[in-house]
Amino acid sequence: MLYKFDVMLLNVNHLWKKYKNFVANEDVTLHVDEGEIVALLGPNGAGKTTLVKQVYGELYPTKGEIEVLGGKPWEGKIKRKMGVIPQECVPYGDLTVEDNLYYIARIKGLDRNTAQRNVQDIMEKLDLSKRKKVMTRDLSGGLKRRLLIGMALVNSPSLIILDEPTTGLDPEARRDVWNLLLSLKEQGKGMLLTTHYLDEAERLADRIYFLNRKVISEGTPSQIKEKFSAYYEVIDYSTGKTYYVKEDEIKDFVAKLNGRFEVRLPSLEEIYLKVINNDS
Ligand SMILES: Nc1ncnc2c1ncn2[C@@H]1O[C@H](COP(=O)(O)OP(=O)(O)OP(=O)(O)O)[C@@H](O)[C@H]1O
Repeated sequence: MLYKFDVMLLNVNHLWKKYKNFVANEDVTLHVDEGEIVALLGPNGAGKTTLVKQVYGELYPTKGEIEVLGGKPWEGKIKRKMGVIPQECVPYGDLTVEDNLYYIARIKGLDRNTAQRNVQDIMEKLDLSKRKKVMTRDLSGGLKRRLLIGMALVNSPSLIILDEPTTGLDPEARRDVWNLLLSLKEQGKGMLLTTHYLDEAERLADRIYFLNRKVISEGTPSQIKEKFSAYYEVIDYSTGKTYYVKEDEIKDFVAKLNGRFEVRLPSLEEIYLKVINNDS
């Protein structure tokens, strides 16, 4: 990994979050290092947003520990060091691009000069300078997301948390956001992002945590692929059922089937759905 400096930015240890009696996060342990993109991958309702909200201090854990940038997420000085893009967040439409960035910089506690300097710098880096006087409501969806990323970056955070950064974007805008996040990683930023897109996790993440209330599996995209490639998909045409069978059990398994069947290696997506469904 090119820019991995082995500095731990985030450490989540045996975290539990309950909403009354409902367990949304069960004993979750994970970490994010400097220069690393970590994806929390899971279906709707898996507890991804709940988890990241605790990481950026919007929710308190029921049990367990979170250490972020050397402190606790709810401390003001720590919050100011993080960059956060919450789910479904949009920039303020009645302000220009530049003003959105400036006001958020001031809210994050930057003095006037530093705020102005950072805003110019971010607009330059994110290729927003030529649109700085454009009213935000007139931007395309992709550019609004780009601006949101800028707003999360304006305080020069070392850890960025993105809750579903590309949901609702068209393929081109999605690719733009991916490239932007990869360039931030090259600058040494650490990122924790949630997604239910497998291709997004595969494309961006150094490590993936499959989450469905608890962590089901963790590893680099290739480790996860390797781990699951031991399974074959067996489609029994006489019953219409699909089975996932380990490589060394295939021979015995198909010997018991009557009639037509097909054996093939499933895609990562199929494996993912299988693992998620088995767990729930
Ligand atoms: N404030 C709340 N009170 C009670 N239950 C909640 C609350 N917030 C979330 N939940 C429940 O906790 C579970 C996890 O929700 P969460 O939003 O964290 O999942 P998610 O993985 O982010 O889902 P999505 O991909 O749809 O955003 C869901 O079943 C949700 O209904």
